[in-house]
Amino acid sequence: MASQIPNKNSSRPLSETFDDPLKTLSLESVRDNLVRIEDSIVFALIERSRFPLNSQAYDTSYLGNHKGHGGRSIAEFFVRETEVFEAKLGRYQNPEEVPFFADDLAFPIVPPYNYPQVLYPAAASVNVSKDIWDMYFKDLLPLFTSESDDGNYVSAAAADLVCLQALSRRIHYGRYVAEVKFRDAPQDYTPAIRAKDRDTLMKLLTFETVEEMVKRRVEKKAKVFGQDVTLDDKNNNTDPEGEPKYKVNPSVVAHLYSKWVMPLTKVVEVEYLLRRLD
Ligand SMILES: O=C(O)C(=O)C[C@]1(C(=O)O)C=C[C@@H](O)C=C1
Repeated sequence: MASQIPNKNSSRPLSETFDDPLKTLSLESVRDNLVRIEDSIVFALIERSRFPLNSQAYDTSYLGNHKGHGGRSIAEFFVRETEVFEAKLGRYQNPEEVPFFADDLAFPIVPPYNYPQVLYPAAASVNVSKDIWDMYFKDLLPLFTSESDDGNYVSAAAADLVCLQALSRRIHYGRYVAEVKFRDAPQDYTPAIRAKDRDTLMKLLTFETVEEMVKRRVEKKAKVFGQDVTLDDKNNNTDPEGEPKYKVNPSVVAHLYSKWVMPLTKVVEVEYLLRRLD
């Protein structure tokens, strides 16, 4: 097999790099990965926007109270069953993947893959899945879907799962960002970790100019990826002002990032750092 050449500009996820992860891990490489996951998030939102809200998919009484799924919505049932199945095939062997329902997971039937162990073990379990779940269904979904019903509940739930997995991957990647920041400047972080000083940790790891850039970039991605593409320039799908119509409102994507994605990533970073010296 050809040897892998370290490439600091690579945007491959860390778990797919075969180089010594401790050597190739840098703030630049983890940020590259965050940029790549933006594409997945924007495309996932666009796919989900093909369907209206379909609120029956989230109604916990819709499935009735049959054995095994009483009290669960179609969406929750779909996510739980998919996670069980994907766990069997090894998805959660990858430390970058965090399930929403860890209690129910089946043991993998596949041989273990030797994923690089980058995270500090005592901190690796930081998990904000419940916050992501609540934010997605209560706050985000109504912002980019129309409030109607076309009966495509399973298709909508399948699209929800793709959104949730991309958001979870992005937000929990904060553990890797925090690990890099700690390794780059342990002298800065250690006193605040020992003092359990969340506010100072939050200040240390925050880069407002980077956040502003991220917000502008995801808004632009929503514009670029979310336009109808036609060969006839005169026949573009535009609103009365001549502005292109986007599949997902770009300002909703910017809002998603500034209100939820980046704040939750920072919570993950702080919680990770607090356990980093355990
Ligand atoms: O790039 C970083 O340094 C991060 O910690 C990631 C991130 C983000 O979520 O995009 C979070 C905090 C920083 O203020 C800037 C950006």
